[in-house]
Amino acid sequence: MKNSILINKKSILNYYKTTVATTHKGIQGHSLLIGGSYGKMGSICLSSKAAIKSGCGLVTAFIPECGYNIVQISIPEVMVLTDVSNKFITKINFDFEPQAIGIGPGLGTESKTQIALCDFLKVNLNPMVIDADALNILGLNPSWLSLLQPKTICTPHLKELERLIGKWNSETEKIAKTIAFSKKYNVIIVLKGAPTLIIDNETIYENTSGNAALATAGSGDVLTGIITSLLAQSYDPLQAAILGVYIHGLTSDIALPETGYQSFIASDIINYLDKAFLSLEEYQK
Ligand SMILES: NC(=O)C1=CN([C@@H]2O[C@H](COP(=O)(O)OP(=O)(O)OC[C@H]3O[C@@H](n4cnc5c(N)ncnc54)[C@H](OP(=O)(O)O)[C@@H]3O)[C@@H](O)[C@H]2O)[C@@H](O)CC1
Ligand SMILES: Nc1ncnc2c1ncn2[C@@H]1O[C@H](COP(=O)(O)OP(=O)(O)O)[C@@H](O)[C@H]1O
Ligand SMILES: [Mg+2]
Repeated sequence: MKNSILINKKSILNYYKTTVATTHKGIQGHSLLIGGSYGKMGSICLSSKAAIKSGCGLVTAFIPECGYNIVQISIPEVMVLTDVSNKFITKINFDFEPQAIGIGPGLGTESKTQIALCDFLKVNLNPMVIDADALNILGLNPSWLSLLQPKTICTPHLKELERLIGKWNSETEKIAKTIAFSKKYNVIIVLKGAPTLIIDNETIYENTSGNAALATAGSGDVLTGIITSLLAQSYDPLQAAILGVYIHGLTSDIALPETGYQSFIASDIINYLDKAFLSLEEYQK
């Protein structure tokens, strides 16, 4: 796209942090992933697993009660807190200080969940990634957008973007409206697609990694986990968004010769995170 800054390995390495030898899990950052509902617990499993596989020291998932066994059994590394309600979230409540929060995958838009999100946004000061149904809830209640902390990262696909900014008549208008939204609420928009654009105020970044293998259920849920993990590791929000989107795409580029397009699934993004991070470190040498 004209006037956009390309995201590639070279640009990423300007701020990519290698792991310090003396670090420990307590200082690697604690991510909190909030979401899931009956029938959509897979989404929060994917986000949580992607977060722990992207370098943060601790991950907690906050989910409705029905997902307790599902998350504990699928990802033993992840801690779990449950809502009082069985099938969907009704009150967001936790007793520790996460360094970053990712909210929305599989969350649903039940009216009690909507109120829970509003109450939470009123008190939350942590860096945050807002995705999927959390975005849809904000689309239904636009006055709540002013509750977002500066540089909150919103990760809509096109339909979610439309629910936030309304319809557009051309690509130019879409970008202009997204820039206006980013400025009005002082948020970073990760506009997911092929390619993904990151819009921060008037600056547009364009990702160069990734391919059509990513067109599969749960790919975005994984991205939310990766970006939340990077935020928890003290990357600033713009850097976390850019690095997260690049690494996410890179997994599919590395995997493609081995998996092909058809058989690549969201869990493969997580499976190839190791090779993606290693390839950044190799390039750095
Ligand atoms: N395993 C699990 O638990 C999973 C759970 N998940 C959870 O489900 C919830 C609903 O999320 P969702 O995104 O599936 O539904 P929704 O917001 O109605 O959007 C769908 C419509 O949007 C459009 N569209 C989408 N992308 C587009 C694009 N790039 N470019 C253009 N259009 C695009 C397209 O519309 P169409 O083009 O058909 O009009 C499509 O039909 C959410 O909480 C999520 O986290 C999922 O993550 C899957 C795995
Ligand atoms: N054809 C494509 N080329 C590159 N990336 C794609 C393509 N299709 C989808 N993606 C990426 O996959 C992810 C899909 O996210 P999303 O629609 O939220 O999925 P889900 O809600 O199922 O997790 C985004 O990061 C998007 O950029
Ligand atoms: Mg999604």
